[in-house]
Amino acid sequence: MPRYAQLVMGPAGSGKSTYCSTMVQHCEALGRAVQVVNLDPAAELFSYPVMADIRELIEVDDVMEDESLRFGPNGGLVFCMEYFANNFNWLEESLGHVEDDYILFDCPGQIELYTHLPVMKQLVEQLQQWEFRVCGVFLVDSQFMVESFKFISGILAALSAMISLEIPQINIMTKMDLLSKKAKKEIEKYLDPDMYSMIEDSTNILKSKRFKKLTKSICGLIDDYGMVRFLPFDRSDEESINIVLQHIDFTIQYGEDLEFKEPKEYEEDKSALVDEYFQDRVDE
Ligand SMILES: Nc1nc2c(ncn2[C@@H]2O[C@H](COP(=O)(O)OP(=O)(O)OP(=O)(O)O)[C@@H](O)[C@H]2O)c(=O)[nH]1
Ligand SMILES: [Mg+2]
Repeated sequence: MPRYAQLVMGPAGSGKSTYCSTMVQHCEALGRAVQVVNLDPAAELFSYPVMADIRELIEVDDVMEDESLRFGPNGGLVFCMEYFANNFNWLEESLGHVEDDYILFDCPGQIELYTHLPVMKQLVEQLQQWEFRVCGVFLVDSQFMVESFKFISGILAALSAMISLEIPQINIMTKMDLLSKKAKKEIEKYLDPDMYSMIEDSTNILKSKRFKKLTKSICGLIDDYGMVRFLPFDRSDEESINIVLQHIDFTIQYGEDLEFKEPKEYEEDKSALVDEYFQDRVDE
C-alpha cells in the first residue's frame, strides 16, 4: 500500500506553515487524517500538532552557539539539513510504518535547498524508498506577484525546485485573501501565464537591449516548459483549499478507489473550478 506525502516548499515567509495548519484543519473537517512533520530546524512556533519535529534531532541555535562551528543563521541551517540527511533513520523511526498515511512536510524557506543543495533530493529518494508518493507543493506569496518582473523570478524559483527534485509539483499562490478585488483580477493572468505577453510587459520597462534579450530568452524558456501554472490559495475560502487538495490528491493518486481519469479531461475540469473561484469573487 502506498503512503502519501506533500513536500511543502517555498521562499521564507511564503506561508508554508500556515498552509500546513490550514490543510490539517480542512482535512479534519473532511474526516481525513493528515499529519505534519516540521523540517525547519529554526522554527519557533507553529499552529499545528506535529507528529515529528526536526528540532528533536538538531536545532539551528545549538549549531550557531557551538564554538567550533561558528555558523550564522543560513550556514547553520545548511549544516542542520546536512546532518538531517545523514540521519534519516531518525525520520524513519518518527514516521513508523503506517500504510496509507498522508504526511505534510513543512520545509525551511532557504531557497538554496531547492536549487543546488542535494538534501531535498535525498529526502525525496528516501521517502520514495519508504513507499511514499511525493508531491512537491511550491508556495509563492501573491503579494509579490502582481508585477511581471517579480512574477518571472517567482516562476524561476518554482521551476528550479521542479527540475532539481524531479517529482510532480503543484505551484500555489498564497495569501489571496490579502489582495484587493482589483489586484485579484490583475493576478488572474499570472495563474496560467502567457509568457509571450509577459515579455511585452516586462521588456517595455527595460532600457538595455541586452537585458531585453535576456528577459525574452528566460520567458521563452519558461514557456517551453509549459508546466508552470499557479493555483490560488485563500485560507479563508474552503473552496479554494479544496481545489488545491484535489489537484494534489490527483497528482499522487490518493485513495485506493480513485478512478483513473484522463489527465486532459481533469485539467479542463480543474480549470473550470479555478474559473468558478474567480467568478464567485467577482459576484461577491
Ligand atoms: N492573511 C494571510 N496571512 C498569511 C497567509 N499565509 C501566511 N500568512 C502570514 O504570513 C506570515 C508568514 O507565514 P508562515 O506560514 O509562517 O510562512 P512560512 O513560509 O512558514 O515562513 P518561514 O517558515 O519563516 O519560511 C505569518 O504572519 C502568517 O500569518 C494567508 O494565506 N493569508
Ligand atoms: Mg514556517
